[in-house]
Amino acid sequence: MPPELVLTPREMRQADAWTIESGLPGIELMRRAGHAVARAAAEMLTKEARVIVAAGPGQNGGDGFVVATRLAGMGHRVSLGLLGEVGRLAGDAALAAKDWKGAVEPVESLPFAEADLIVDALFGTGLARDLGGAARVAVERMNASGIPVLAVDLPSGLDGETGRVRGLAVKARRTVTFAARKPCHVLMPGRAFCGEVEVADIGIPRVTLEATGGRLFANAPPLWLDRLPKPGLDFHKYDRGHTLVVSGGATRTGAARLAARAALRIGSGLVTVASPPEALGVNAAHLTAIMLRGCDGPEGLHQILQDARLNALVLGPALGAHSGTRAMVAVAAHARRSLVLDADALTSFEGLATELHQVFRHAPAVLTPHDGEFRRLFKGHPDILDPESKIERAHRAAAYTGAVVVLKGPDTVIAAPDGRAAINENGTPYLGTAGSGDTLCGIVAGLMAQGLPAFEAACAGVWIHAEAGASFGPGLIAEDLAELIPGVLRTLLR
Ligand SMILES: NC(=O)C1=CN([C@@H]2O[C@H](COP(=O)(O)OP(=O)(O)OC[C@H]3O[C@@H](n4cnc5c(N)ncnc54)[C@H](O)[C@@H]3O)[C@@H](O)[C@H]2O)[C@@H](O)CC1
Ligand SMILES: [K+]
Repeated sequence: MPPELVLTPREMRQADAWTIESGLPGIELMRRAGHAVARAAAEMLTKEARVIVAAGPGQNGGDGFVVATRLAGMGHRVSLGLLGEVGRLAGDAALAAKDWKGAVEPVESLPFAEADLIVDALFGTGLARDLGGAARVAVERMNASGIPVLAVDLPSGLDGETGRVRGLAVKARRTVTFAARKPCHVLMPGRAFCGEVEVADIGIPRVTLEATGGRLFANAPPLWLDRLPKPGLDFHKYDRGHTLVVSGGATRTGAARLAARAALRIGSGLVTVASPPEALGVNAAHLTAIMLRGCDGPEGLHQILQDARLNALVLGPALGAHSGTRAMVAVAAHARRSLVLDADALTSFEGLATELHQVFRHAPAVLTPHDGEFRRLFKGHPDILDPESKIERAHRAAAYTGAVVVLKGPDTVIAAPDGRAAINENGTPYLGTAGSGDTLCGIVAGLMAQGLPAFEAACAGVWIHAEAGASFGPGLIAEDLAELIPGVLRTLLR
C-alpha cells in the first residue's frame, strides 16, 4: 500500500484542473463527488428520512445540489437552501443546480432542527475569509440543532490548508472529501470538527495527485515500514548501531535513562549513557544492559565521540539551558553523528537560532520541540514563527537549520529540509506526561543508529511512540513507554 498523500487546497485545485484538461469534464467530477456524499448520507438514514442541504455560493454548493438531487431520487424528503442567489451560481455549480427540480429556499429559512440529517455544502476549500452575516448564522443554527451533519469536502468554516477555524465552523458527524484528505482533516483543531472522514475516489489518478502534491503525507506505517530494521540471522549487535545519550547532573539523570532504555527497546544494538562524573554513581545504580561512561562537559563529549562506532546521539533532556549545552551541540554537530536534539539543547539557543543556521546540513539530525520550545528557539524569526500553517512553520525551521523538525502536539508535524512533511494522528492525550518526550528522543535516535534516514526515523519514531501510548491509555507514565515498544514492533513486523 503506498503512503497516504495529503493535498493542500491549492494542490487539489491543480489536480482537479489537470484531470479536467485530460478530458474528464468538471461536472462529471462534481457528480461523482456528490454521489459519494449521497451514498454516505444514505448509510446514515432510514428510508424516507428528511434531509436538509445547505448549499453555498461556490462549487461546494454545486456538490450540494448533486447530493440533493440524488437523495430525492432515492426517495428521501429533501429540502435545499442556498446562501445567495441561484442566478449567481457559476460554472459546474450552475449546471448542477439545473438538475435540481425542488424548491431553492433561502438558507435563512431552513428548519434544521426538523431534519434527520443536515448536509453541509456551504463552503469547501474556497473559504476565503472568516464567516460573517448569513453564513455565520447558518452555521450557528446548524450546530445548535443537535442534528447529525454530513460535511461535503470539509466542515464549513475550517480553513482547508491550516485546519484553523475561521470564526466558527460546522461540527460534523461525518465528512466525505474527494481524492485525498486536506490538512484540515488531519491538523488540529480542524480534525476535531470533521467526525469520521471518508476519502471518495472521484477518478483523479494517483499520478496526478503525486504530481501536484506528493510531499505531504499522513504519518502511518506505509510511509516507513519498509525501512524498519529487521535484524538478519547473521546480524551482530554491532550491526545494529550504538546510541549515546548524554545525562544531566546528579539530580537530573532520569531523562537520559528513559531515552537510553527506549533506544535499546527499539533495537539499537548497544546503548551508552554519557554521565557527568558526579552523576556516575546514581546512573550506575540504575543501569543494567545499558553501558555507562564518564563525560565531563563538551571536551568530554568530544573525547567520547572519537569512537566512531557511536553512531547516534541524544542531546538535551535535563542538560540545563546554558552555554555548556550549546557547546555540546556544537561538538555533536561537528562530529557529524546522527543526532536528536530536544529540551535544553533547543532552549539553550533561545533567541540564538542564527547559531543553528544550516548547522545540521552535513549529518542526519532531528529536532523535537513542542510549541513553546519552538517559539523560544526561533524568537526573532517571524518568517519561521508567523505562518498560520503548522506544516509551513515546521518546513521553514527545517529548511533553516538543515535538520528534520518534529513539531510536537496532538497533531505532530514532521518536516524535512527537502520539503517532505508528515502529520501524525495516532496519539493520545495520555502521552502528555513527564518524560514522554525523552522516550521519543531515544526511539528516534535508536532508529537512526540502525540506519534509518532522519525523516523516516522521526516519522516511525513518532508513530511508534504514539501507538505505544495509545495502547496503554489511562495511567500511562513514561517508564511504561519503552516496555510497550516490543508489542508495537511485533504487530508492525508481523
Ligand atoms: N472541479 C472541481 O474543482 C471540483 C470541486 N469540488 C468542490 O468545489 C469546492 C471548491 O469550490 P470553490 O473553489 O468554488 O470554493 P467554495 O465552494 O468552498 O467557496 C467559494 C465561494 O464562497 C465564497 N466565499 C468564500 N469565503 C466566504 C465567506 N467567508 N463568506 C461568504 N462567502 C464566502 C466565495 O466568494 C465563492 O463564491 C471543493 O471544496 C469541492 O467541494 C468538487 O465538486 C470536486 C470537483
Ligand atoms: K462543506
